[in-house]
Amino acid sequence: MCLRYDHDSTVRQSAFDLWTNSSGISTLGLDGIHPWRSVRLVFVSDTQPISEAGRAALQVVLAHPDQTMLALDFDGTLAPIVDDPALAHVDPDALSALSRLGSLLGSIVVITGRPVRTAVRLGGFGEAEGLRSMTVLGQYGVERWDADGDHYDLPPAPPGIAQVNEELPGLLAGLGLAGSRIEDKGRAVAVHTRGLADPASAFDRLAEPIRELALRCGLTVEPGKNVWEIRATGIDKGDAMRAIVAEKDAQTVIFAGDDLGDLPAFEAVEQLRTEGIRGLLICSASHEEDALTEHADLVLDGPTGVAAWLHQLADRLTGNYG
Ligand SMILES: O=P(O)(O)OC[C@H]1O[C@H](O[C@H]2O[C@H](CO)[C@@H](O)[C@H](O)[C@H]2O)[C@H](O)[C@@H](O)[C@@H]1O
Repeated sequence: MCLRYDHDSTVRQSAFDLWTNSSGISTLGLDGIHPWRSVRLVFVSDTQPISEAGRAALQVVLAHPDQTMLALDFDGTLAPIVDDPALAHVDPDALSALSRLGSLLGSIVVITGRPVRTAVRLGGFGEAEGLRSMTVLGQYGVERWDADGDHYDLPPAPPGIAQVNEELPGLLAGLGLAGSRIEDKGRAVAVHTRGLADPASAFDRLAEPIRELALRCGLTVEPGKNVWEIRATGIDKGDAMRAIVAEKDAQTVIFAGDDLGDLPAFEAVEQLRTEGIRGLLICSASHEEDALTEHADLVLDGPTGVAAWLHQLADRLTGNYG
């Protein structure tokens, strides 16, 4: 097995020994560093689910792909994380895998915090082969695009967003954080600290002022990787997941995500499992966020690992898996 870890802000990679007791509790030792101080551990499993529920779901996917919904987050899962959100793009290998899977699975859905138009454009989903029945749910499920008919559903922005846009530059300047990147998402506003000299401390310093501004404007906050987003209350990726699984009448769902905003979708799939729907939960791992790993049936090495796994799934469904 392979381990990636962040030690003193340097990502390193080592082989390691792992012992798992009969309760499934794992212990590991690393030579040369103290493992529990300023070290973030990222376990990357191989391509087989580590849980019984995940393995069972994969078997059903392989037996009944037409009843399977593949749902994916965008940034950090399909698209590698980059400094400027406007320059993000889907990993070409992931897009080619989705093109192969489009005709093999019941449905393919992207569930993202991005505005839906942005996700469709950055993803190249409109032009990609094999994705004529794809759906993209943007802004945590409020916005929607269906490839079939190239149809967009874009509800109006909530009241309060205009005030946020007006006050935000002054708030950031007052904190000495005018260099933060403001992303206008139409019905939401994101403040990015990636690219600042100390993104983590800027993120922490922004927590309270951003919360206070959101509250005053009748909105809520959504934290992410070096980003605070101010958006409307009332819908999250869990709600979006439940609705789309019901609409597509999916009997099995695969969901891959990487960040805090994906947790409600993970919880929705866990809930759906208790209702008889099979679920396979995939974490696209990074050294920046590990909230999903403990819930995941499969932990893959970021967007590159996700793309490779999607190709492997297509290989297995077409009988090309060695
Ligand atoms: O639900 P997602 O598809 O994961 O979108 C969540 C947020 O992702 C974007 O920000 C993240 O990706 C950026 C580009 O790689 C990166 O610079 C940033 O640090 C990440 O937090 C996006 O810009 C946000 O609007 C999304 O809400």
